[in-house]
Amino acid sequence: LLAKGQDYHLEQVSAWPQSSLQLGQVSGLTLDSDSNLVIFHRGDHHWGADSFNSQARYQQRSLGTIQQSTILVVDPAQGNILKASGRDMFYLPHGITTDKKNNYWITDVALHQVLKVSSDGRDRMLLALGEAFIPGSDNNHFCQPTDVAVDTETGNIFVSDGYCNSRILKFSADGKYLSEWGAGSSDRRHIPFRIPHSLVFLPDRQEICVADRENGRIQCFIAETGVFVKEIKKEEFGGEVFAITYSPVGDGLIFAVNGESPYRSAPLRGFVIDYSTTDILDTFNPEKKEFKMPHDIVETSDGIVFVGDAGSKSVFKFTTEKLHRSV
Ligand SMILES: O=C(N[C@@H](O)C(=O)O)c1ccccc1
Repeated sequence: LLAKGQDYHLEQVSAWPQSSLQLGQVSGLTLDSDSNLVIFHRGDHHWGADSFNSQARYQQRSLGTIQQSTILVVDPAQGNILKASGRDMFYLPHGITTDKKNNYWITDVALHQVLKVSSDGRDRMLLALGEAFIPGSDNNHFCQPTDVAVDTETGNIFVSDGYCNSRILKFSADGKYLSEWGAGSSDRRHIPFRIPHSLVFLPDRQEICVADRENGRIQCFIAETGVFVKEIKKEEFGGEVFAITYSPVGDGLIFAVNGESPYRSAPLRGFVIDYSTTDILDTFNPEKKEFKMPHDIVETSDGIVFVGDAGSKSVFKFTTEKLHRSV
């Protein structure tokens, strides 16, 4: 367990992956029930300035679906591909999460949908929320939804919606709309979300935390009620928080990555934050290649951290082990 104030130090495992994964823009990472790393990427599709019109309608349907395998199950140790699926299904992948039955919960910002897909390699569509290509803000539409978190106690799912909405919605495991909420509803939390971009469920606290990207802050809520619990906002973030994940180790650790802000020049890096004290215990970044657009982050049960980068089309691996450098 982490003693109070004990320092935490992550270093890149620069020899990972052993061979190139031929990735497109990496948008999402998750872990499967075998603790393998699952990478969700965009193959030869790109989210650029002209991908959407001013009504948030996807402009590149003529490109068709991505023909590469967008879902890669990869061995965390060496980085070789164990399973590849997700071909001919998506337009602009964004978030990916697994539930207790090892199904994939996926968001596609071009489809404006949340899709539940089987992980048996057959890519069976088990549930679709939202209307394909039709953005909206009622109970049956999303606008560029960004991520899904699964409440492992109740099976309920939470959706961060999205680039062109400012809310978190809660659904039952079979897709029934239950509730939604915006940013915390009292005093300084009146500021609405500005791109709720990444979600994580805290199993030991039954809370949902969101990376409120353009507000450069993390906010946490009671999963059951949506009642605001706390906010973590640090100068060191530099104004943008892109993704978060959580480990129940000790009093709980939040791992986060920040992003380029047009207004502030803060170095792109990862953060290890003590959930209780909100102290930053460590920051980390790759040794040789720099982060370009760190876009998602996961932590394995043995303390390995992976960061998916949509800008450099790569995944970086970090470990707390003192690497035994070859002398
Ligand atoms: O944020 C953007 N993209 C990333 O988050 C992503 O690629 O998911 C973006 C926004 C406007 C135009 C082009 C890209």
